[in-house]
Amino acid sequence: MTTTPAAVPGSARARLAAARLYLCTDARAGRGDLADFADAALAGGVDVIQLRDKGIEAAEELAALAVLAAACRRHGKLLAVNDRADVAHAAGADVLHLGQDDLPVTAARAILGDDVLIGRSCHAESEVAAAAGQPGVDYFCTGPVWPTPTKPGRPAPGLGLVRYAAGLGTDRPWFAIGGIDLDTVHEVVAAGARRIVVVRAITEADDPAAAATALRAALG
Ligand SMILES: Cc1ncc(COP(=O)(O)OP(=O)(O)O)c(N)n1
Ligand SMILES: Cc1nc(C(=O)O)sc1CCOP(=O)(O)O
Ligand SMILES: [Mg+2]
Repeated sequence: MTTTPAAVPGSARARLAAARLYLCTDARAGRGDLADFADAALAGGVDVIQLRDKGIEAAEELAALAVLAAACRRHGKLLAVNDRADVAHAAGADVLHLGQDDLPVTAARAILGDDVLIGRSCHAESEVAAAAGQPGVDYFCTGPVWPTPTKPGRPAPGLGLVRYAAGLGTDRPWFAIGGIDLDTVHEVVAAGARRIVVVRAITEADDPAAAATALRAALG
């Protein structure tokens, strides 16, 4: 059975354990410089950056990941790939994020080995319970907390799922996601989340560094 290796200081798993603020971004085609954006978000306090650009061609995805990888190295932070284990391997990413309909964790582990971290999306208590105990899963996410245009059509389990995850008392890192911004972050913190994932709250901010700093501060 594949198990999840323990974190050693300075390792990607140790950095994940310390992570509080996780950003998903697209490649920002036509919306300014990706490297500048990533540097600002990371300087502001983002711990993990995932490239999530659903329609992107593989060559363009690898090019954007190279830009994000360089920024993450400059700041000592983690680079995540969405959905595709082959792209995560090719990009030398630290993290692969898998949804319920994506590759099974065992299949991704067969491609990536034990050193790449794997995360899992959860939308129901049964999925949270499974992800919290599944070997090979390094972190999970609960959401959407609120309906969000970034993931249209996804029903929102809301703060109840955040409270459920918090009540498990698991050592496995987990993040709340969906509709979280400076106005709502206090509610997920009050529900028991210590870590969050955001998209629009930073990608659409006039000042991504300031937005990241304010979100990080709100996490306490
Ligand atoms: C960190 C993080 N959490 C959740 C998701 C959503 O994953 P999924 O349900 O597979 O949906 P898509 O993002 O693939 O549309 C994520 N990507 N990252
Ligand atoms: C990509 C994604 N996954 C979700 C899940 O619940 O798994 S919610 C979501 C979008 C979050 O975007 P925003 O911060 O802009 O609301
Ligand atoms: Mg997915």
